[in-house]
Amino acid sequence: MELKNKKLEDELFNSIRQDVLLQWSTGNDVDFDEAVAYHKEIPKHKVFSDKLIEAKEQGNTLIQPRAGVALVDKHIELLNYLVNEGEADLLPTTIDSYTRHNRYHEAEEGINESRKAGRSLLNGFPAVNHGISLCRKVNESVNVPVQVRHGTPDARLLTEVTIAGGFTSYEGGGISYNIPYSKNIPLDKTIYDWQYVDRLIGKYEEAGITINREPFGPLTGTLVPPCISHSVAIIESLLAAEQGVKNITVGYGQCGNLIQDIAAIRTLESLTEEYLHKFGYEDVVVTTVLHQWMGGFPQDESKAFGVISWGAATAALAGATKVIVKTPHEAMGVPTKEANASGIKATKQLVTMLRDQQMVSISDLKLEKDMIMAETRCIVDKTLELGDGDLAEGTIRAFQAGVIDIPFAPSRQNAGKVFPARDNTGAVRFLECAHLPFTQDIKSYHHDKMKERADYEKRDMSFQMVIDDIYAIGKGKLVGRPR
Ligand SMILES: CC[C@H]1O[C@@H](n2cnc3c(N)ncnc32)[C@H](O)[C@@H]1O
Repeated sequence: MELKNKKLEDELFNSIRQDVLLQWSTGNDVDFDEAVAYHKEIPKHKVFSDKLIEAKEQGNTLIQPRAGVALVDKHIELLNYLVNEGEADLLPTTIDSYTRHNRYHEAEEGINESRKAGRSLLNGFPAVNHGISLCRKVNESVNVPVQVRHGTPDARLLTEVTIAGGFTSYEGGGISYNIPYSKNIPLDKTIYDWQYVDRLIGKYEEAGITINREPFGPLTGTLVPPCISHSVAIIESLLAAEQGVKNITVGYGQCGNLIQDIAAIRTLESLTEEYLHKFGYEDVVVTTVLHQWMGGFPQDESKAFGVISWGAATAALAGATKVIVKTPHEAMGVPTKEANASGIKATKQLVTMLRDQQMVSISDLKLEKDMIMAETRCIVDKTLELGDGDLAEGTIRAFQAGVIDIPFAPSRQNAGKVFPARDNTGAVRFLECAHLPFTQDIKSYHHDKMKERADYEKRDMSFQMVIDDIYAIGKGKLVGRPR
């Protein structure tokens, strides 16, 4: 496998495709030309990219939950409940864990066991096993666009089946679905496999069908500084654009400090566009998504609603195109449809109330944006430099050198030497920068912010702050104060 950030040639793509479609029986039903013709009949209001573009033009923040169950009819019932009762603007189909690891035999057993039990024994929708026609039944049975959400390092067959199955948006990427999700899958393998995914989406685009792509923004979802998640989002956007993707939603996991989160969303959009234009991808539409707090949640449902509402308010004030909603069952597991709908409705209330208030630019916001842009440029530009002009090679070397280092990632491909913690206002800073290629000014900025907190709390800067911050929101706080 030779990894280069170059559009896959048809001959190579087609030879890979023959193997991919044999991975499960439903792959045999994929017929690209037939699928293109099917997509051409999908009404505009059910096309994910169209709805995102309209929201961006109108300055609206669309609301989308996560949701997925084992059986088709139950999944359809769930999705319609989340629209009719929950008022969701966009729908997901969250894929189950077996499918995410290509374990289709176990997914098949899960379907059979769920039928016997009369309830979902899978933690998501096993789209590959259901196949194209049942995926189409899902999409034809709801009246808003539906996106495939998952965490699949090798998502090639899942893409083939679900896009042919009528889904019009697809989440994930070769970095964002590897490093936070797996123990030791080689990064060059997942970047290569996701080049296939993006090349397939590019082929649909060239046939006149726009499929929205969304790199997974939050990564480990725990105190990930904006510059780290931005760098991965920008790299995955560039890799996707090279394969012909034209509609990209870049994402960010809410950290909790309003100024930092608003600065993060706004710089994410501007930096992604800046790098796409820098490399000649002028016609890619960029939108943003804020994920409501992805870390530990309060068990108490009322407190959970507080966290959900803060995420809703942040998304609205940041002007995010979309917000991914949490539920009051987050601390327990897969939510009931009622709990899922209630999280959406609470979010809708905040987003609607705040529709006419965008956060005005104030000096703190400008400083935060400037810092995020400087930090992100340090990382992305060093990554490009390491690749001697090839971004894919540069990414591999950046992870090896700790130039990109995702906090708390399980993967051994990741250095794991960077430690974030909150400053005295709750903004996420670097307690330990390790090998991140920052200027001394940037390092001093973070050090001073952490020193400010240490002085206020009358304790030394230490890893204990990291631990306290990880549990803080679950305990009803933002900054993990010592008592
Ligand atoms: C990325 C992790 C997030 O996805 C959520 N999640 C995972 N599977 C499902 C599911 N099947 N239904 C609803 N939410 C889900 C989980 O609760 C967590 O908030």
